[in-house]
Amino acid sequence: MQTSAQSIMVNLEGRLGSFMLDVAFQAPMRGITALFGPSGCGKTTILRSVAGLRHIPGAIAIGTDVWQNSRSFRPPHERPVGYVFQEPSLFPHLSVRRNLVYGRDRAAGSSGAIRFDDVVDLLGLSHLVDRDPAHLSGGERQRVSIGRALLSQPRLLLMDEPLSALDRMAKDEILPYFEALHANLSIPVLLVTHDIAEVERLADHLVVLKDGRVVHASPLNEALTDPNLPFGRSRDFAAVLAGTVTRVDPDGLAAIDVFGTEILAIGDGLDVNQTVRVRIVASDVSLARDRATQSSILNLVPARIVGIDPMGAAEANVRLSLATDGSAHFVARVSRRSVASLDLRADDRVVAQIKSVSLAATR
Ligand SMILES: Nc1ncnc2c1ncn2[C@@H]1O[C@H](COP(=O)(O)OP(=O)(O)OP(=O)(O)O)[C@@H](O)[C@H]1O
Repeated sequence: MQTSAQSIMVNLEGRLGSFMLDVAFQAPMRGITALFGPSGCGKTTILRSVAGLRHIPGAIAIGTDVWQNSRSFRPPHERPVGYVFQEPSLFPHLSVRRNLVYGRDRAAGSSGAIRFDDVVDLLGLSHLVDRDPAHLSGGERQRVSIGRALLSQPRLLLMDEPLSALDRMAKDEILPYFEALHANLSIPVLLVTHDIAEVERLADHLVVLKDGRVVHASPLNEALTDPNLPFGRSRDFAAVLAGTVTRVDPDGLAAIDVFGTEILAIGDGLDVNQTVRVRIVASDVSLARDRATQSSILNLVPARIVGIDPMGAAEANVRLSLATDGSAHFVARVSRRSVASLDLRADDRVVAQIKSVSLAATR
């Protein structure tokens, strides 16, 4: 696997006790790449190897910067990574401010492109800086850990299930901060998770792992709608597409450009030109041969059938593409009887009637 200025390259093959890790993937130098898979598939081992905390034979490069290959191995302290663990690890005897600054001091001599005030602002920490970590909620502690990792001026942020120790409410509270980081910082992130909701909300790129191997690696939309992966089989399966707000109308609806198609959604709090994630639940999409002239459904979208996958005896996933180049996939979950009665086939042009869309995340 070649190194490239535009990607993070990981190519590892080795044993850890009885566990065999054999992975090769590239991740973009921007945005969040989720390492996704069941417990024990090797996600943490990959993250620790990237940080240099484990030495599995193989190669790791961040852009053209080689951190490890068959001839060299950079020790952990020479790898500029910020590491955020499942459980926030703050110094209990230091205030939040000093915990944050600890990261900055360790990065002394670096260019300091990530500023203290910006991190405090982005993570909503200004009212907490003089507190002791003992007087923070779990979500607040995790925000401070992220701030400290960022102020160490990393080239890469490694996050190992940073939300898994939080309850649902704390997760919901912290997710917007992740989204703000995503929008405002250009540091690439490798995020370990086994929560598909986190993947939908945060990831740009997905590396799916199983038993120490890479099963799939691609941009998020492609991975979620790949019929060879299990995502599409879940009852509440949703595709996620990136879009840009083009208009917010006085009646509260926003127009979103998704690969050249206009999708309307509730526009609360949206601004023109903002990038959004449009989440389309498969069971909210029905199909018609022609555009209905009278319908309460706002999004009647021309699409092309890419493939039809039976889902049990009664249903099918009809994979659809919005874009003329065949990309931008989403799925309609319909009955097999409807597939037969409309005589739906791959390559057919149809009208997708999208009953509702939600904006999974804004950035
Ligand atoms: N030091 C070690 N010695 C031997 N085996 C190990 C060691 N560390 C991890 N393993 C094994 O390697 C495999 C992968 O572990 P890893 O922690 O990378 O999985 P994971 O996908 O991150 O799992 P989880 O989601 O539960 O954290 C597991 O079978 C684990 O038991």
